[in-house]
Parts: sequence; structure tokens; C-alpha cells
Amino acid sequence: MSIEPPADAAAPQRNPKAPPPGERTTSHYEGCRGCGDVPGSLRVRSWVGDDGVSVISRFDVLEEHQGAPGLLHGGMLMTALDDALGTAYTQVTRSAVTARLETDFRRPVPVGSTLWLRSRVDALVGRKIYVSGEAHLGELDGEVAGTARALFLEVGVEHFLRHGRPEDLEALGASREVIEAARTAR
Ligand SMILES: CCCCCCCCCCCC(=O)SCCNC(=O)CCNC(=O)[C@H](O)C(C)(C)COP(=O)(O)OP(=O)(O)OC[C@H]1O[C@@H](n2cnc3c(N)ncnc32)[C@H](O)[C@@H]1OP(=O)(O)O
Repeated sequence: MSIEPPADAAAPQRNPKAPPPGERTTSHYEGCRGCGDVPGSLRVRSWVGDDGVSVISRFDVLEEHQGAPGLLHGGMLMTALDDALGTAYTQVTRSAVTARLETDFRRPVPVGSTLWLRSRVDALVGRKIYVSGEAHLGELDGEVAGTARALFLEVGVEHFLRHGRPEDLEALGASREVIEAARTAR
């Protein structure tokens, strides 16, 4: 299935409720292994870019992220890119999940390096959010280590109620009534 946005797609507009340029974005979910502050998380941190739509993210590559000796695991890079792209869409629209993620691995990434990722929404068509990003070695205009394009699809809280574990919804601030309703519906 294609993730090429239609040529006539409207340019994405910044959500007026999104944080301003330069501000740190909040983790989209505290339990997230991409950006949450929990054991096993890649601890990707993101800030709103100067244009108010793109997002800059930082990923420090540690021992536990290795795939080949001394080098970052490709799946970890995909996780970081998924997370960064999944943060970029929050500048434009409400919750969404990754339907497709395409990644090109351009350079090996040594343990001990820092990756700086830049991501943005390219187009918004109905529920479809077309997002892309790059991971740069060492600095924001450093060598490109990987690139990604993704299609996210907007979903409502019912997606998480239907497919997730109701007890985890407490972390999202869902009320006891909502959680009980989710338990009953399963
Ligand atoms: C509370 C706050 C928490 C906020 C939490 C935020 C989470 C972000 C976390 C970081 C990112 C993640 O890890 S997210 C986790 C990983 N992803 C997932 O678990 C998603 C699993 N997949 C799904 O649940 C489903 O497949 C969906 C929701 C993605 C799509 O299902 P659907 O809603 O029924 O939509 P569907 O009818 O299939 O497709 C709608 C349109 O999109 C197109 N489409 C669908 N999939 C694809 C695809 N892979 N590639 C191309 N196109 C596609 C279809 O052709 C169709 O086009 P047309 O016919 O209309 O033209």
C-alpha cells in the first residue's frame, strides 16, 4: 500500500493548543518505551522546532541499544524514528497510531553517539497523517544515519479502550467509569 501523500493534499496547520517553538514536548504516554521515563525506554526527548510544526528529538545511543558489536540495532533506530514521527504529528492533530513505517539505514551508528532527529508532518488527508524524518549523527546538521516515512492513522480513545488493557488507561487519566466500561466491553 502506498504512503505517498496525494499531490493536492493541504499543507498541515499547527494545532493552536500545541506547545510553542523551542518547548519540550510531553511524552505521548508515560509507559512508552520510546519516550517514557521508564526502565527499558530509549528515552527519546523532543522539542518543538522553530517553525512550530516540525519536531527535534534527541536519542543517546547506549550499550543496551547495540545490535552488531559497538553499533546501534536497526530496530532501535526504527523505534526512535517511530517515536519522533509520532511526536511530530501531535503538533498538528490528535492521537494516531503507526500504520506503516519505512526506514532507510544510511550509516552505522556507534554506541556512545547522539542522534538528532528532525521530523515533520508532510500532509494531512482525512484520518491519514503523512510524516517523515531524518536521524543525524552528532548534531542537527550532522551526517544522515537514517531516514523514515510513515503513515499514521488518527484513532480515538476507543482504540486504546478496545485493544489495550483497561488498567493502563489509568495512566492516561481515564475515569474509573471509563475503565469499567472498557472491562465490560472486552
Ligand atoms: C489516548 C492517547 C494515547 C496516544 C498514544 C499515541 C501512540 C503513538 C506511539 C508511537 C507509535 C506507535 O508505536 S503506534 C503502535 C503500532 N501501531 C499499531 O499498533 C497499529 C495497528 N494497526 C491498526 O490498529 C489498524 O490497522 C489501523 C488503526 C492503523 C488502521 O485500521 P482502520 O482504522 O480500520 O483503518 P483502515 O480502514 O484499515 O484504513 C484506513 C485507510 O488507511 C489506509 N491504510 C491502512 N493501513 C495502511 C498501510 N499500512 N499502508 C498504507 N495505507 C494504509 C487504508 O488503505 C485506508 O485507505 P482509504 O481506503 O481510506 O484510502
